[in-house]
Amino acid sequence: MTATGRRGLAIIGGGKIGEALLSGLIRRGGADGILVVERSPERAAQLTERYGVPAVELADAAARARVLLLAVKPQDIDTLLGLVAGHVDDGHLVVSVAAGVPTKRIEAALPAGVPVVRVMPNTPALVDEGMSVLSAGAHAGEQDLDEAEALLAAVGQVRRVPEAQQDAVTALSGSGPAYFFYLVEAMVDAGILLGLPRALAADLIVQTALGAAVMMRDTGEHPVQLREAVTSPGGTTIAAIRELERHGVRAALIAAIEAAHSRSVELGVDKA
Ligand SMILES: NC(=O)C1=CN([C@@H]2O[C@H](COP(=O)(O)OP(=O)(O)OC[C@H]3O[C@@H](n4cnc5c(N)ncnc54)[C@H](O)[C@@H]3O)[C@@H](O)[C@H]2O)C=CC1
Ligand SMILES: O=C(O)[C@@H]1CCC=N1
Repeated sequence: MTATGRRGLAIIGGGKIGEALLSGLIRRGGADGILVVERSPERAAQLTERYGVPAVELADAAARARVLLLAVKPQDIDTLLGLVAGHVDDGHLVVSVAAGVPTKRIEAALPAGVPVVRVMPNTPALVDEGMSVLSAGAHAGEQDLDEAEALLAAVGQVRRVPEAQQDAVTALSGSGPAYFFYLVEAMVDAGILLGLPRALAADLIVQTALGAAVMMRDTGEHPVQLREAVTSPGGTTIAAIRELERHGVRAALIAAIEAAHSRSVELGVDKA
């Protein structure tokens, strides 16, 4: 098939993030024009059954789709690029969500001139509340960025940054949902310790997290102001905050995010 006959999107790697993006895109626009390439036949069958998308071979996907979205682990990206290189040309747009992997490493594995956009999405795309951050590679123009942005805007918010900031983005919004889930888990455990039924504790904390998130998004107030409004003099909240400070929770979060950043940089290093 010629470049002009291609349309739509092939998601290559139907794992956690591949499925989050797939499900959101299908909810918005239907399955038409979306293909999946998945190494595991069981997983491929599961995605076809759940979403009605055809699971196809890599060569078929490259022949039919204009956008190839690479969603395999950074450790598998070089193998995938080796398989895909012979089927790609500059009529494609290659979008990679692999943490840490620089566009120049992808470009070097593909024929000259193929546009590459690096994206860091996150799993809340599953509920249309994703945060996706885009950077252009050397051959990607404004139109390519617009095309990638239109795709990801269907499942949440989109920002553009210089690629040098992508490892920090990965540590913040890419991994970020996990930090919030971890905190919620810990708070639900506290409810159990205090004798509440688990389901009730979970309801209280999840709704509180949602309410706090919407306030941060919609009130225009700084998190410090919002926290101060909860913290009554001589009250319960300040007793809790003192313990958070005593246990170094702020420093722990900063160190954790710094570690995620270092790991993203490490994943980007070409071991070949
Ligand atoms: N899980 C997350 O929240 C996020 C993940 N990412 C990035 O997305 C990528 C995938 O991550 P996950 O979905 O968590 O991993 P995963 O392990 O759940 O999914 C990867 C999928 O790729 C498939 N695969 C591997 N090689 C393949 C090949 N050659 N052809 C076709 N399919 C192949 C595997 O069978 C697997 O289903 C990673 O590079 C990660 O850094 C980015 C943002 C968020
Ligand atoms: O944990 C990871 O490596 C991937 C990248 C960002 C979120 N999950």
